[in-house]
Amino acid sequence: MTAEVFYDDQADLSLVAGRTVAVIGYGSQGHAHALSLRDSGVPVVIGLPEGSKSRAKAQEQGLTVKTPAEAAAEADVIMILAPDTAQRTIYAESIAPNLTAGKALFFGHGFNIRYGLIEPPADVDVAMVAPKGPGHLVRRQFVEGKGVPVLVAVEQDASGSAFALALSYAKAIGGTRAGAIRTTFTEETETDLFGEQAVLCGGATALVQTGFEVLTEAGYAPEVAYFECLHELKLIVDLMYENGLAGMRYSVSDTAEYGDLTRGPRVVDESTKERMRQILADVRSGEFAREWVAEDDAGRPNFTKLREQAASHPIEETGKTLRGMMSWVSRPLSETA
Ligand SMILES: NC(=O)C1=CN([C@@H]2O[C@H](COP(=O)(O)OP(=O)(O)OC[C@H]3O[C@@H](n4cnc5c(N)ncnc54)[C@H](OP(=O)(O)O)[C@@H]3O)[C@@H](O)[C@H]2O)C=CC1
Ligand SMILES: CC[C@](O)(C(C)=O)C(=O)O
Ligand SMILES: [Mg+2]
Ligand SMILES: [Mg+2]
Repeated sequence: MTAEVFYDDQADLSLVAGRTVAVIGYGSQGHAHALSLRDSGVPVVIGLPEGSKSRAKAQEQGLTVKTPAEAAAEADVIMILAPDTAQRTIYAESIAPNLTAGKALFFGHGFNIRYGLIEPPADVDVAMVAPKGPGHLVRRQFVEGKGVPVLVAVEQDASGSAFALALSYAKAIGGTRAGAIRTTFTEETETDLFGEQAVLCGGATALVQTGFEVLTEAGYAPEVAYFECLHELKLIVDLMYENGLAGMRYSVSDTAEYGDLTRGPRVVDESTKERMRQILADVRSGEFAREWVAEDDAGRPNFTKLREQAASHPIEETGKTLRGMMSWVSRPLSETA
């Protein structure tokens, strides 16, 4: 079934511009939403705890910063853009007491609603505006007069106009310039988790790292292995991004294309697909969410260990040296205010 897509001319900016929006959190997504809302004429207040590292940055960028409870009390629309694992506590302590009838609770990802970690009262709108890209790109595109596509969903429509309000918010951050795709909290959450685990983050890094190990263990130079397995991946992904898989195959040599078509399915075969299905099953059953919430509650011991192990893999040392030789690779995405 094809999704419905909405553009600028179908969204009414005045709906959100007539309300105060509290943006809770000022990280990757938070800074992008807050600055673009402000630039679109929407009254914005940032909610951050007293000791937050992000406070100074938001203030330097001319925004009003209050505690999450004060911001939630003042706002008509409350957008939670703090880490997913922190959201249920922020909600219970700072938002719920200030979430009076007629307000709207917004999310940038459906995790806490999909898994029942936050249960808003029936008399508020609950909606999602989730850009399909990192926050720094969302902001950069907005500043350039463009936008990153967004997913828009309504979980609870107390006012009868929750979708129109979500579209209005999407317009204010540039999302309807590129296209706002209507979805549900369930579809967004399950596909987002599956995508980042099996393909985008987990699948891609495992493929890159394993390829690097196979080449270096066979005696090839780590620098050459790095170029082949990591650096050139961007060039190939850019071709896929611009013209699909067929477009990429059109650009590479026939030798590469024959190797791709005959060897690729040996690397990712039916058994890989079966394990991907299991990853999806864990997302859909809530097993992954239970594991991640428990890991976070325990102080993230396994996550910290795995993060350290991954950061000390030889591919990182090789990459650091090689990236230092390539001036064009070092334009940090954080320079987007
Ligand atoms: N990263 C991305 O591009 C994408 C993220 N999303 C979703 O957007 C949401 C935000 O993610 P992301 O932007 O990556 O988050 P980040 O980790 O980049 O930023 C988190 C922000 O929340 C603040 N924060 C931490 N604890 C609290 C608290 N108790 N109360 C208020 N603020 C707090 C942090 O402040 P401090 O500086 O003090 O730590 C920081 O400003 C998530 O739901 C995520 O799934 C969706 C699409 C893409
Ligand atoms: C791919 C990772 C992501 O889902 C994203 C940037 O969309 C995330 O959770 O950060
Ligand atoms: Mg995502
Ligand atoms: Mg995600």
